[in-house]
Amino acid sequence: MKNDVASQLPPAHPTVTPPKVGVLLANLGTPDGYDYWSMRRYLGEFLSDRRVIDYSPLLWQPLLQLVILSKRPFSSGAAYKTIWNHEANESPLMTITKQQTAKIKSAMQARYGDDVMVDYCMRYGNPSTKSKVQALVDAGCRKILFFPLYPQYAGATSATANDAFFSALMQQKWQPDSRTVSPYFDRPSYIDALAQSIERSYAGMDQKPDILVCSYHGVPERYLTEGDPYHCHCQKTTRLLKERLGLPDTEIVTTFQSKFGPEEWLKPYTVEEVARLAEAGKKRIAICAPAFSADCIETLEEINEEIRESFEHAGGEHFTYIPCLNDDDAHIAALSEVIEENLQGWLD
Ligand SMILES: C=CC1=C(C)c2cc3[nH]c(cc4nc(cc5[nH]c(cc1n2)c(C)c5CCC(=O)O)C(CCC(=O)O)=C4C)c(C)c3C=C
Ligand SMILES: [Fe+2]
Ligand SMILES: [Fe+2]
Repeated sequence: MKNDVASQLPPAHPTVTPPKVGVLLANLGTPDGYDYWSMRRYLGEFLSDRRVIDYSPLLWQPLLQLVILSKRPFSSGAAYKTIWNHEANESPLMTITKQQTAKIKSAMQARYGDDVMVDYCMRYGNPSTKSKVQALVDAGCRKILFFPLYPQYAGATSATANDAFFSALMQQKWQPDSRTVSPYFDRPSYIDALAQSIERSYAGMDQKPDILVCSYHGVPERYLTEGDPYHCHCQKTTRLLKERLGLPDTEIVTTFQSKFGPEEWLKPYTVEEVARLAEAGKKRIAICAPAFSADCIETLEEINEEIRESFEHAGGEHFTYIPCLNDDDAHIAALSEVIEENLQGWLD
């Protein structure tokens, strides 16, 4: 008579695989294409998120579905077309997220071997958070570390990414253990990676810029008064960067970009501030975007095209856009350090 464990299982018993730990990196999301319907699907999902737009759906949905989504997919699609990675047929955000994942996977494999799986997901569009949580569970992950790739916390980014993760866990019969990663804007390794990228960029110039503009994605001002710490996290990022670079107050400024809708957003607005700087005689500026872990439409198109134009139109002469940290080795090392710290006790 057989007495091994397998023979005692009911016939429909699922296969039990050796437990693994999953690390799921999460970014905002991006359209599958720049055509009208891909853009409409993506923007529709994004702008229906009440963490992003908190108006009553009774008022907001008719305006969104009938007015905004009949126009914006065309203008946003045209902007995406100018930055699209045509070879891979995907947006830069997608390409860079894949590169970051591959490098972090190698770092984790070198540290932990095959016990850790690393993958990425998006909050909006594909690959969805739900599909990637399912894939990790199917591959045997009994513990999942969820890492929203935003250095500064915002309800509209980190919290909604976590919401999607928790919602995916709600659908699991055997829910894996889970942890989420806190914002990392004040970690010395992240600040150092930013500082190194700025120093590298400055070292290649024959004359140092008059000022470094740190341009963060904005949020409505009201979100700050209602308790969202994003503004404070951004201000502290600039202060730490200033201290690390040894810059005087006059050579660095915090600004906010990408205003959407009629409300007041965090100020100063980057597009106006760069024009003011040019008019005030700061003809040579460098601009970086510390809130973005990867270059995307908001940096490659908005900063490097619209905001550059505003500066030059106001008499500015030298505009240098310093790319996001992307898959820079110092960035990957900083993110890996955050992951290792958050995995403590799970793999020892
Ligand atoms: C980095 C942090 C981000 C915050 C904070 C944020 C808040 C926020 N965004 C919108 C509206 C839009 N954002 C759009 C694109 C976009 N936003 C972020 C990041 C943050 N957003 C990224 C990384 C991207 C780029 C995605 C890509 O594929 O490249 C867009 C869509 C683009 C467009 O149509 O122009 C909108 C719209 C709001 C309303 C908001 C806070 C409430
Ligand atoms: Fe945004
Ligand atoms: Fe603040």
